[in-house]
Amino acid sequence: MSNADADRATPPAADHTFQVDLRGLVDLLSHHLYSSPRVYLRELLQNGIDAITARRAADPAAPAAIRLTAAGGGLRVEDSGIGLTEEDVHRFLATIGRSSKRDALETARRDYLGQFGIGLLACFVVADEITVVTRSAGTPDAPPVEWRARADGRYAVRVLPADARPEPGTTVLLTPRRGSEEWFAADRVLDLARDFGGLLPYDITVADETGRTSLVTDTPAVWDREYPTPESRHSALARYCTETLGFAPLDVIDLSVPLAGVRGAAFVLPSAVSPAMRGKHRVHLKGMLLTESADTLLPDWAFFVRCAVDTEALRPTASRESLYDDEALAAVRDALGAGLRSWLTGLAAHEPERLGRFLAVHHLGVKAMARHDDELLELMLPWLPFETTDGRVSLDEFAGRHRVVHITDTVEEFRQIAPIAAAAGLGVVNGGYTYDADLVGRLPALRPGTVVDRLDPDTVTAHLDPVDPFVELAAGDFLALARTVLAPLECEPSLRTFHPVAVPALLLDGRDERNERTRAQAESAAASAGDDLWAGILGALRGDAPQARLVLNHLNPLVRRILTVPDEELARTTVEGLYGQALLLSRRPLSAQESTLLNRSFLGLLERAVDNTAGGAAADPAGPADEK
Ligand SMILES: Nc1ncnc2c1ncn2[C@@H]1O[C@H](COP(=O)(O)OP(=O)(O)OP(=O)(O)O)[C@@H](O)[C@H]1O
Repeated sequence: MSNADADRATPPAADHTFQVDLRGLVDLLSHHLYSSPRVYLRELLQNGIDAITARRAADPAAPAAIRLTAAGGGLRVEDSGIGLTEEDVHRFLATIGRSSKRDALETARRDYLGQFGIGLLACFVVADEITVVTRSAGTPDAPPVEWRARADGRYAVRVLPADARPEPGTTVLLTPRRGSEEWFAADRVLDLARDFGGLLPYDITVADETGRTSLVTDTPAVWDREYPTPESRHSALARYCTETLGFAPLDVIDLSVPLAGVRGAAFVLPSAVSPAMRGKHRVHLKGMLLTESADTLLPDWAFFVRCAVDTEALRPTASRESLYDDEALAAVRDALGAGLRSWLTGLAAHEPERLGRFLAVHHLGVKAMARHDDELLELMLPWLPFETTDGRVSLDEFAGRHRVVHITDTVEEFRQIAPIAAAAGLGVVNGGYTYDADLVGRLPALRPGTVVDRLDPDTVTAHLDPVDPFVELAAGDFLALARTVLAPLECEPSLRTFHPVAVPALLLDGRDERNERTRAQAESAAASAGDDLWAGILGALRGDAPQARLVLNHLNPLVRRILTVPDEELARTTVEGLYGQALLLSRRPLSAQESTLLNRSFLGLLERAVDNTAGGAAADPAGPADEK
């Protein structure tokens, strides 16, 4: 069949227009777009502000006020803005998704808060009916118009007599839907209006049933006011933080990105927080509170501050509860990050004590920042604290004393080895804390001549004093026995002298050694489970990592006695006991094999002790009394 035949066979397609189910749309908004019904008030304020902005663009002397009256259970919002003609009402109020602000010139559009043409629908989240009485300022001879819209999508428009509303402007009337009454209580309305509208540019008042009227707007913003001294500015901002953000800040940092019209302050948290926590910042858009929980405003590393800012250039999402993640936001984020950084560098140069107070709480944040910023690290090197064998000192100080900076892999390793390494003259930094190993690794580039080395068993052993050759010879039999006891554990015994004397044995066991042991254990487990393929693969991965070392301390009196134990069985048990005790000191998790060894040695020694006491008591009941 040709196309022409087909055209003849089928009737022409009829054009239709999409229908909108308003109830479905409102349900979507209230459950999926807005986080709370409270936003209805923000949308009303915003429309009032935009209407005044539009009127004043043509007539800068036009009145500029928004009056809210919460009375009789309902709410009236009256603005002295541009108003609407009957035609405008059909075009803008009654057409979802159409906004007069989008039709405006680009330059004027930037002055408006709204843009999407859906804001008014937020009122249907709390009310079944919206009544708007409006009179156009742009067409002065146009009569006032009343628009009544219902949540089911029906609306009615009627033209009112001229004296029904003599002045231009718009009044919106809402009566709460059953269950939404709480959002209309005068106190609630005042709180919401203060929260959303406190920084808006035109006067906003809220009146209650008794006629008591409160001013909502409190401008300029606390960060834009003039103060007689820097101290009074600091205290005013700190007070704002306590009242609005709910904590007394450790410090206050002014923020300003003129290109994006961002002004505000960052407040340093009074206690340390997890670097994984995303900051929750309070962001105003041209004065209107957009969100109290913007988490993309600052770089990730700036988790030690909370901000409050007002911005001109950033874009809101349609819910107007978060920022649109675009290039402008990325640029602002970078600029705010640079601001925080220069605050820090300023402190380092001029106010070291203040920097010290800050770092005492937030060194982790600065370390996170310095990982990707050599210049900052260089600047902060004299200030950032690290845990070392010289105590809590800066890397600068530490590198000044130790040409070779040793670093441990874990906190446990540091705890076990630090006292011994320190006594042996080694300089060790605890590399087990977040960011520390990264930063220490960058030290040679910043302080040429400094060497950074991982602390391995060989280095420690080499720094422990060897024993006299005669002592070594005398202990030969015991050490040979210890070698056979420890061989299955892939550990090699040796005898040294070291401090503290109270430590009988030290288990030196670096990362490579541990990895190799885990591999060997997995290989033997696979082999005994008959999994030849896996055992073969693991076997092929065998490393040539050195063995772990059990270094016995010849200065320790108990070790000296153990070296001369004649009973071979007891000597075996004591080797296992010393290994087990050193293992416990290393504070790492025990394998099944190690737990078995610990149990065996502990019970073996206990048995010996009981046997001795029982044997001694049986042979000579008066013995213990004689010893006293
Ligand atoms: N108080 C008012 N005075 C004058 N015009 C108003 C007022 N409220 C609403 N309008 C008109 O109704 C239109 C639709 O308003 P609505 O709040 O739904 O969207 P918007 O403010 O344009 O955009 P957004 O969805 O981003 O808030 C507006 O563009 C404006 O033309």
